[in-house]
Formats: sequence, C-alpha cells, structure tokens
Amino acid sequence: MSGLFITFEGPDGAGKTTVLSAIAEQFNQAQRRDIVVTREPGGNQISESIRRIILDPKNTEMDVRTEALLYAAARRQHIQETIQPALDENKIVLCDRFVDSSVAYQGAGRQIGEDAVYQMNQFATNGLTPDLTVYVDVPSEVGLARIKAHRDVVDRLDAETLSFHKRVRAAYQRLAAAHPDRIVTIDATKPLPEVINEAKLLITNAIKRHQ
Ligand SMILES: Nc1ncnc2c1ncn2[C@@H]1O[C@H](COP(=O)(O)OP(=O)(O)OP(=O)(O)O)[C@@H](O)[C@H]1O
Ligand SMILES: Cc1cn([C@H]2C[C@H](O)[C@@H](COP(=O)(O)O)O2)c(=O)[nH]c1=O
Repeated sequence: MSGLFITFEGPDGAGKTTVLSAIAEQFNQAQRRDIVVTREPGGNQISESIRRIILDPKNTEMDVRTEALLYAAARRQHIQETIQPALDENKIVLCDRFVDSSVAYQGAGRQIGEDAVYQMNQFATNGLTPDLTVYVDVPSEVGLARIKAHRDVVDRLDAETLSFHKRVRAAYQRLAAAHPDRIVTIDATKPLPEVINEAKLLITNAIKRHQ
C-alpha cells in the first residue's frame, strides 16, 4: 500500500503555508512521525537551489519557458528525493504547491499554454497525481495585500502585475471545476482559524478513507 499525497494550492498570499504548518502542528506526536511537510519549488538541496534562481528578483532576463522547465526540474528532483520515498514508506505527504501551480502560473499567468505546461510536467512527474488538493482561494488583490503587509522580501513572482495574478486565480478556478473529485476549494477570505479547521477536516477525512 502506498502513502497519501496531499497538495495545497492557491494564489500568492492565500494562506497555504500558514494553514499547512498550523495543521502539521496540530497532529499529535505519533501522527507527526508519519507526516512529511514539504514545498515546491524546494524540499531538498538541489530543488532549493533552483528555487533561489527562479525567485531571485534580479533574474529579469529569465525566459518564460526556461522558468517553466526549472519548476519542472525542481519538481522531478523533489519527487525522486522526497515525495516518492515517503509514499513508499506509507507516509502522508503534505506538499505546498505541485503541478497545478505550474499550470496556473506558467500556463495561464505567463500565457505559454495550460495544456502544454501540463504535458511537459507529465514527463517530470511520470504521472504522479495528488490524492487530494486543498485549493485555498482568495481574490488576487487580497492575497497581494497580505503579502505586502507581512513580508519584507517580495520575490520575482509576487512582484508580477495584478493581471498576471488574476489569470493565475482564474486558471486555478478552472482546474477546481475540471477536477472536482481531487480539488476541494476553501474560501480563504474567512478568518484564519476557520480556514485551518476546514483544511484539517478535509485532511483528516482523507486519512480515514485511506486507512
Ligand atoms: N484567512 C486569513 N486571514 C487573514 N490573514 C491571513 C489568512 N491566511 C493567511 N493570512 C496571512 O497572510 C499572509 C500570507 O500567508 P501565507 O504566507 O501563508 O500565504 P501563502 O499562500 O503561503 O503565500 P505564498 O504562496 O505567496 O507563499 C501571512 O501573514 C498570514 O498570516
Ligand atoms: C511550484 C510553483 C510555484 N510557482 C510560484 C508561486 C509562488 O509565487 C512561488 C513559490 O513560492 P511560494 O513560497 O509558494 O510563494 O513560485 C510557480 O510559478 N510555478 C510552480 O510550479
């Protein structure tokens, strides 16, 4: 039996990272041993190095397809080093972003084609698909305002135009409509404790179904 692969997705500033770490914290000590919390791009030394290159605001010359390929390369390494070994050990992997991010940000945000980006990622993932995706949804203006209010460093993607971020959100909403069995939407304009509770319930139910 394989483990359980759960991803968190959403526009910048939706609250994914905050919600994910609160949930991981709330699981008891015994459960925590079976849970791996990780993120994309990143999760290991090579993928974190790629992350620094992609997000560096100085890298203004980066071509949009180069960017898409770098995200996919970081993902491949992340799967091989972190995700697949944990799933093989029957663990629960909670991952901050995965292929849906590439479809939304590079496919729609950068306008290089949602299907083209999805297909390119099939090579990187060899078809690995999350069992559940928690989509934390906020209007782009709300997410960006949260980032501006709370973050000292704004990365190359955060700094994109409002229209870029609106295309990203619209693509996420299309993905959620197209994959209702996998992607569950949470309204993240609600107060943080409510968002955390809703996400925790989704994960707890997924774990129960999996046992
Ligand atoms: N429901 C909420 N209501 C108000 N503020 C929130 C809510 N959720 C998160 N925040 C705040 O918004 C900020 C951004 O949250 P967080 O970093 O978790 O977002 P994120 O989705 O991981 O963003 P990114 O993808 O850009 O890293 C944080 O300061 C967090 O405390
Ligand atoms: C995985 C992935 C991420 N992105 C973007 C989304 C964010 O702006 C940054 C990641 O950093 P954060 O800590 O989640 O803010 O990168 C992307 O464009 N494509 C992807 O595949």
